[in-house]
Amino acid sequence: MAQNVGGGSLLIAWQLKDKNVLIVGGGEVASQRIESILTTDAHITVLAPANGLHHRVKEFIDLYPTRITYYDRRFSGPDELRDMNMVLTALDDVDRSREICEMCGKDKVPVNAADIPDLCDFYFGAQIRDGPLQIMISTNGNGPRMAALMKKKVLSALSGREGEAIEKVGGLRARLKERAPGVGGALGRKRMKWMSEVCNVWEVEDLTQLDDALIAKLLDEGWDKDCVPTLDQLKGQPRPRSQKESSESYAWLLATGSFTLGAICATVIFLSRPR
Ligand SMILES: C[C@@]1(CC(=O)O)C2=NC(=C\c3[nH]c(c(CCC(=O)O)c3CC(=O)O)Cc3[nH]c(c(CC(=O)O)c3CCC(=O)O)/C=C3\N/C(=C\2)[C@@H](CCC(=O)O)[C@]3(C)CC(=O)O)/[C@H]1CCC(=O)O
Ligand SMILES: NC(=O)c1ccc[n+]([C@@H]2O[C@H](COP(=O)([O-])OP(=O)(O)OC[C@H]3O[C@@H](n4cnc5c(N)ncnc54)[C@H](O)[C@@H]3O)[C@@H](O)[C@H]2O)c1
Repeated sequence: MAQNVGGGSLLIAWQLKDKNVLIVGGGEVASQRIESILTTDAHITVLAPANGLHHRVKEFIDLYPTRITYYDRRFSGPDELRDMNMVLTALDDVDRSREICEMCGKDKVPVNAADIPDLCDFYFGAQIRDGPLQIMISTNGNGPRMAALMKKKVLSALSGREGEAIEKVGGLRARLKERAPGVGGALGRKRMKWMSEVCNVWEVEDLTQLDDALIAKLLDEGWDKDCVPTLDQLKGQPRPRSQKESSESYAWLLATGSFTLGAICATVIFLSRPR
């Protein structure tokens, strides 16, 4: 059991596809919020006077007219919250932000007020995105700049190929579920064990090579035969020997060599003995 229970927040991958997100404000922070929400395939409504629009907000509105509905006006009142699944305020007006958050509280609509932690139902974090790979770094309100710096550290540990590898793993999992369908039970356990083993054994770079043909081969030669072949084995190439294996076979050679030499000497001695 963890020693320090509590004091954190829930890190979740919130599914917003086809949901309605209201962004109030059109400055730099609003532009960052729009960018984050666009990745989720939600429908975005932006409320902000045209004369204060950041150039990136304008660009997003022009580029994605079917995804973003823009109104050139200020937030007018509780009616704006109707049908909203999430509200984000990014205003240069703390009092108005507070009022909007109170309205959201009454209507039970989750709300984030940029840089006003006590008004937020949830915080944003520093993000790393590479296809389906999503990493969020949060300091839970303690030091946003530190979150941005930690992001650099995490980025330096990644090769940049993980997103593609994970996409291919997603394809393999889907094909495996077609071949061995059903939820839970013994088959489910076997499927999970086999998938975990593939991810454990295959390098990220190898996983990126999983095209349709290779996936079919891996399922035929691996899943169907209850084993996990390596990429080299699937391609019919002898696996390059590890250092450990090389030194093991060297020791074996030495042992059999000495044995043979010993046997020859014994034979010579036996044959040359005086009769
Ligand atoms: C991570 C990131 C995501 C994003 O906004 O998308 C984010 N802030 C970022 C940058 C940043 N913000 C600020 C600085 C100046 C340096 C500094 O203060 O450290 C820098 C640094 C910079 O610009 O590099 C000022 C600031 N921020 C908050 C306050 C109010 C307060 O603390 O009271 C003040 C004014 C403090 C004051 O007046 O002194 C509050 C919040 N900012 C959060 C998120 C949430 C907590 C996240 C967490 O703890 O992890 C939270 C609680 C609410 C929210 O906004 O959701 C993004 C980096 C993304 C990236 O670069 O990748
Ligand atoms: N930009 C940053 O990097 C940064 C960093 C730290 C903190 N902040 C804080 O985050 C908040 C937003 O920052 P910003 O840079 O995006 O501000 P900004 O001044 O560039 O933009 C504010 C936007 O809110 C709009 N607005 C004001 N009242 C409104 C209303 N009632 N209805 C609709 N729209 C309204 C303005 O027209 C403008 O588009 C501010 O409180 C700021 O202090 C920003």
